[in-house]
Amino acid sequence: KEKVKITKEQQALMKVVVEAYNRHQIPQDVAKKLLQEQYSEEENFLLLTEMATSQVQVLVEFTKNIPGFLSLNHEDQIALLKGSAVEAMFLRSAQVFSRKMPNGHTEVLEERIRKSGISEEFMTPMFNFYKSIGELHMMQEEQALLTAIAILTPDRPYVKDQQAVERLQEPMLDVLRKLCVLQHPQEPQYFARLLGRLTELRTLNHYHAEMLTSWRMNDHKFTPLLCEIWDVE
Ligand SMILES: Cc1ccccc1NC(=O)[C@H](C1CCCCC1)n1c(-c2ccc(Cl)cc2)nc2cc(F)c(F)cc21
Repeated sequence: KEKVKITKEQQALMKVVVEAYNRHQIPQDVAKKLLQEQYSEEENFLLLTEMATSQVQVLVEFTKNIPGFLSLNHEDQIALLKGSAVEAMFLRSAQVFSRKMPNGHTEVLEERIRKSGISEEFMTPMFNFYKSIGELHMMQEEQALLTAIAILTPDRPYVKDQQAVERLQEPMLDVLRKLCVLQHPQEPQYFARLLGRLTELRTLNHYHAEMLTSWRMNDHKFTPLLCEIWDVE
């Protein structure tokens, strides 16, 4: 049984990514807000657009700290950000949802989200994803690396130099694979399950524009940044 060992360079790479991930987190805690009181569908939509707008801003900051990202072709940098922003938002939402909370809080949070204004048809795929992320009990190193791996997906639309992106994504995949073997020795499939979540994330990507335009309210207003990143308006 080969002894899996994380090299010095891999330790350094992980440290950079995890520190950037922790540094660039959403300031106010939306879960706390949602648990404190019930908002109207309009207020929830506004809250979502504010959260998502600040999420894109922190995503850009996080991505700039991924070693090698700024040396990519500039159009490709934009294509990777545009292609991963929605996934990063759902991944972040899933991590917020699956945080350990006092008894009954997760149920209240789920109820508030169910009533927030999103149309019924999207609830099942969205909560299935949140629960499948929760079952993994991911460590923050795994969360940070998985987010970086999602951003560095070579086959996003309009990416020209896919090889250059692969060369950045591969070292992240290598260190994540080793981390999974070391942290979950009794679960050899854990790494594969983590990557499977990225596939599930892409399906949510597919729904997101409709989730927003079908929000139970009229006259959906988006910030200019969201119009850029989301396929709306
Ligand atoms: C948590 C976060 C961080 C950064 C960026 C965005 C968000 N996300 C949000 O603010 C929205 C709120 C927004 C207010 C209404 C209820 C859902 N949100 C969504 C969501 C639902 C549908 C879509 Cl289309 C997108 C997101 N899933 C959530 C799960 C949670 F556990 C949570 F606490 C908030 C969650």
